[in-house]
Amino acid sequence: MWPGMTTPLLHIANLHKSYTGSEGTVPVLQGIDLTLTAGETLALTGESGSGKSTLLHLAAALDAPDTGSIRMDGVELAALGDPARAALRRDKVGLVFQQFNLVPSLSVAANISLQARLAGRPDPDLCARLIDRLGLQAVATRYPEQLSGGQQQRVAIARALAARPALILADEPTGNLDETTGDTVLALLLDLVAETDAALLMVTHSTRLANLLSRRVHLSHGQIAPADTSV
Ligand SMILES: Nc1ncnc2c1ncn2[C@@H]1O[C@H](COP(=O)(O)OP(=O)(O)OP(=O)(O)O)[C@@H](O)[C@H]1O
Repeated sequence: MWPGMTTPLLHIANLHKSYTGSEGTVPVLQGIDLTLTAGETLALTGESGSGKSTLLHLAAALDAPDTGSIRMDGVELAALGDPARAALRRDKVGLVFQQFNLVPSLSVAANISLQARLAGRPDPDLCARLIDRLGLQAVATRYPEQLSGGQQQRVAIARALAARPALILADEPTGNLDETTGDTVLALLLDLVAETDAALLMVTHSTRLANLLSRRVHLSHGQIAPADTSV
């Protein structure tokens, strides 16, 4: 680091992760280096099973690597205990994962405002704007089980954005939406990332969507390389 350089929001160095099961130990990530700074939007592509979700879970401090370093806003995750990791996630990270993990006993509106309240940044105006722009007005008083998959996905996106996180980790955040709705939702996500100077790491299978982000990398054979955008 030199003077004037900002601390990366996410700095991953030489990350290794393997899973051990009945077939023995299978290496998934084999030396990943990745840096994400404020205002950057990074698309992560890779074949099914290449380890994209594994990398996102590690970056979210939901799982621990075998070796290597993950620093979030300068803080080494391995140095933190579980409560400190949870606090860091609550304060800095917005998650949109494939399991939406909405709270079944809370309405759509309450789900959306929950993380912002827990992070000490309640913002009813922003919640109302997100409900409006994500087209959720008609279902705001419903409960998660009364929603379609696409509606649940939009609630998960609104919830992640409502706390104005510095870092958004999103696993195919528009995967359950039709192309037009997906494009609208991604445009909103990118708008809000720019507006709040956040950073976005987004897994996608779509080269078209990846090309809308500021940078692209591809995960293959456990390693990251700049993505070939010509495909
Ligand atoms: N908890 C686990 N235990 C054992 N193996 C796992 C576990 N989680 C993932 N894997 C294996 O690790 C590899 C990478 O999985 P991961 O879900 O990260 O891939 P992915 O690139 O996100 O795939 P997809 O695009 O299909 O969602 C796969 O071979 C998967 O079977």
